[in-house]
Amino acid sequence: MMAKLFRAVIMGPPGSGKGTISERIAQRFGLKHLSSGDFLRENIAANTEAGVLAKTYIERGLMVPDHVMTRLLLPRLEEMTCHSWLMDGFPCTLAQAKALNSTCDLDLVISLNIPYETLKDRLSDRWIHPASGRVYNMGFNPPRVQGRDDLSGEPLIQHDDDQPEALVARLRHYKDVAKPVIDLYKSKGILHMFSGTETDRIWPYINSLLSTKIPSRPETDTQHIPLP
Ligand SMILES: Nc1ncnc2c1ncn2[C@@H]1O[C@H](COP(=O)(O)OP(=O)(O)OP(=O)(O)O)[C@@H](O)[C@H]1O
Ligand SMILES: Nc1nc2c(ncn2[C@@H]2O[C@H](COP(=O)(O)OP(=O)(O)O)[C@@H](O)[C@H]2O)c(=O)[nH]1
Repeated sequence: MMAKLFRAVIMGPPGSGKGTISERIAQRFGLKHLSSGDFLRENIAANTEAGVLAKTYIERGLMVPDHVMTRLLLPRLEEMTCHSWLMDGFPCTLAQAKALNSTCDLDLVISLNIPYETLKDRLSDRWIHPASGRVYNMGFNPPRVQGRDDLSGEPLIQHDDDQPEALVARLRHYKDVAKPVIDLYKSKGILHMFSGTETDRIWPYINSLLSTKIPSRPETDTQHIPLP
């Protein structure tokens, strides 16, 4: 049992390894891995009012407006009064960060800084199981059966906006909206930036940092828990 609740955020451009590293953190330290993308997909699948609205943006490759994101996410975070968590994909704008700030005090923010060429290579090779959000890469973490999700056996897909033509615009957009968020967390003294081209090389540094802040737990307790 953790003595103190721990709240962290992981930021980084598309393909920087947020999902991959979040899973490792969840497994090692027992934080709940909360993902804005998973949460949106759940709402879309459940046909909630916000889910239907969010879908119209996601289908066009657009970000969901801040007020929709905050209305969806903040009440869920407020309910998690007795859980430590790691949030992946939110906040990604200054308005979202300010809204989150009014709900809870973050202990730590991880920001991943990965070169463009690496992002491009990873994303053009990213395969996703749409129903669960599970992510594969044919070189780095391939599925057991090619083209199939490990757990469900269902087909994997690729996103058009993971292809190099769309990536430049996505990365430019990320830089523009993330900069003030990063500056905010820097000014609060909770930002930790990690740079590199391989997740396996960055991971030991993140692991050491978190080990100084939260106790690790046996790996058998692995869990990926979507928001309730
Ligand atoms: N914090 C957010 N604010 C606005 N829209 C969001 C946010 N998080 C997710 N979305 C929307 O949901 C979609 C899916 O999000 P998700 O994080 O799964 O995938 P993604 O865009 O491929 O991100 P990444 O490539 O960084 O993993 C995004 O493309 C965006 O439209
Ligand atoms: N080759 C390679 N692929 C990686 C590495 N780390 C993550 N990936 C893959 O790169 C893609 C993007 O990672 P993901 O965790 O989805 O990043 P996110 O978009 O920031 O959440 C996925 O296909 C991962 O499996 C790495 O160190 N090397």
